[in-house]
Amino acid sequence: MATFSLFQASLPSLRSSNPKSSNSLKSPNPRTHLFSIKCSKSSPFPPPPPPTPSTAKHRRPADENIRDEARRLHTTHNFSAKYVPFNAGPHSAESYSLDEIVYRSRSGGLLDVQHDFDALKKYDGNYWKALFDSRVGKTTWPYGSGVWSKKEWVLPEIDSDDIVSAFEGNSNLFWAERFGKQFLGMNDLWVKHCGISHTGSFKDLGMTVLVSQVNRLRKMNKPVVGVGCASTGDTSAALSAYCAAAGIPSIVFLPANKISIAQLVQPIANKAFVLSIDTDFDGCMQLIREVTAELPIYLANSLNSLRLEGQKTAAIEILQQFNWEVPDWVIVPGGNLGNIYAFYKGFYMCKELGLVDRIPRLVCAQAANANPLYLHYKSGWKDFKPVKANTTFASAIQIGDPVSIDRAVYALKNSNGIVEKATEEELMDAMSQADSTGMFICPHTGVALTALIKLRNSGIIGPTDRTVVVSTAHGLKFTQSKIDYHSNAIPDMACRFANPPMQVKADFGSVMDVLKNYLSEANQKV
Ligand SMILES: Cc1ncc(COP(=O)(O)O)c(C=O)c1O
Ligand SMILES: N[C@@H](CCOP(=O)(O)O)C(=O)O
Repeated sequence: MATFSLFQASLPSLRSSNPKSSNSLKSPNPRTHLFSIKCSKSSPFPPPPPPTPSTAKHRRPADENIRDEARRLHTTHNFSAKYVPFNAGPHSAESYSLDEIVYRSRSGGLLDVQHDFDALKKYDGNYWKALFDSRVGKTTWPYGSGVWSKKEWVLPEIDSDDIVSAFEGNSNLFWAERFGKQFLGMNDLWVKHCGISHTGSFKDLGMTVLVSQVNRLRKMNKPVVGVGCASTGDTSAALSAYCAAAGIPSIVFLPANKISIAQLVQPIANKAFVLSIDTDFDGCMQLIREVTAELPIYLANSLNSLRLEGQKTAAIEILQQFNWEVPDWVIVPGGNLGNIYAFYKGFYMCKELGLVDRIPRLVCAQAANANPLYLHYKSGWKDFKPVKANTTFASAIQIGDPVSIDRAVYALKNSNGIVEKATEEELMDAMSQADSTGMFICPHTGVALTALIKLRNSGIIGPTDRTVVVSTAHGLKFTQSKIDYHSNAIPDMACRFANPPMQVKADFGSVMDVLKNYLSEANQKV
């Protein structure tokens, strides 16, 4: 039998459920609500859902595009949002307009985008569900986006004309039937494929919001000459794509030789100014913070709370995809730790605004080689200590000093959450097992699946618990890790599920021999 040798030929050497009133969308004036598309400037009403098929408008005029159409159908409402210090008490008076360029509170703490809940609460949960549901899968600008279909809860005051969107979101919630059954004895396991997206990661959800706001600020002649980020590869890809679409200069700081080739080529192709810096992600983050304090470059990392407004829509989307039923568990891989809070906030808003009656338990999963949150959790949330992050196949979460640590702790404490960790072998095995059932996931999703396997094995997650694992990036961005694994080329790793190709001579007899062997072995396994 021929043996496998490292893919050598083909690879480069680079590496109205219970409505307040049934059947009625609670509005001070239901007639205005249902039949009027154009609201007056002073109207207190949010934009109504698009017309039902019977009243559907005709195709827009041939010389009008979808952005023009949105301009013509412009609606007004009185929803608003502002920056406030994160987790400030009810007596804090500090706040900032979203049109200000500010990333930190006066005391140096994190900020949060606070929505006017009193205004949003004028409409009941059924109203919001119907509105959001009515927008799914359409091409109406900007609501065809999974993020902007929740515009009133994201950036309510931005003009649709200023929005920079690739119709991101609305990602597949995949029923992991075979993985759940075969490896975990579970029947209600789901993978939210946030990485099957415009630039191949969940970062698109936040970046459409941030770049749209920058677009608005530039139109207001605010001093923003470009947008910058530090990145482990996905934030930079999303930033450069959205900036390129809007014609805004982007600048990305990348830790040299620490991100995948597929990730590196993304900002290069999108004409970003790419700095490859001889440090790790935490070093790049420190530098971009210093630089954005000096130059009129807008900071695009999740330290900027605008990003999380977009990312939180993935949580709302999960509820929507379950017909507004709440899953028991949601497992999210964590690095800089903005996303775990974004999920919490999305679920929290749905509960607070009456769309659902509870929130799921959250699990944040970290690579054992970069696990400051895990250590903090295990210490009983005593003093937080950043760590020096070691190399991990889950390279996008190789972060030792996460900027959103306080947000993550808050999210986990308020969702009865858990933190888990995955060794390199565990995360690579989990990724390979998932791939063997038809997925093609990234190593970070392998980290989240490892957390699931551990919690399932310990009985904390039950066999019938409805569980969602958040897949954060596309597997195609991380093919080198899969190649190494399936080549059995990783030192000190058994690579138990490796499936190397078989080298075979180009003659009928040899091919028949290996096939017969394979088929008899495969049949024995069935
Ligand atoms: C693919 C991927 N998964 C997970 C994460 C973790 O997200 P967060 O930094 O918001 O914790 C990141 C970025 O850090 C990422 O790029
Ligand atoms: N994984 C991230 C790390 C930076 O996270 P951010 O959410 O703060 O931008 C990346 O892809 O760069």
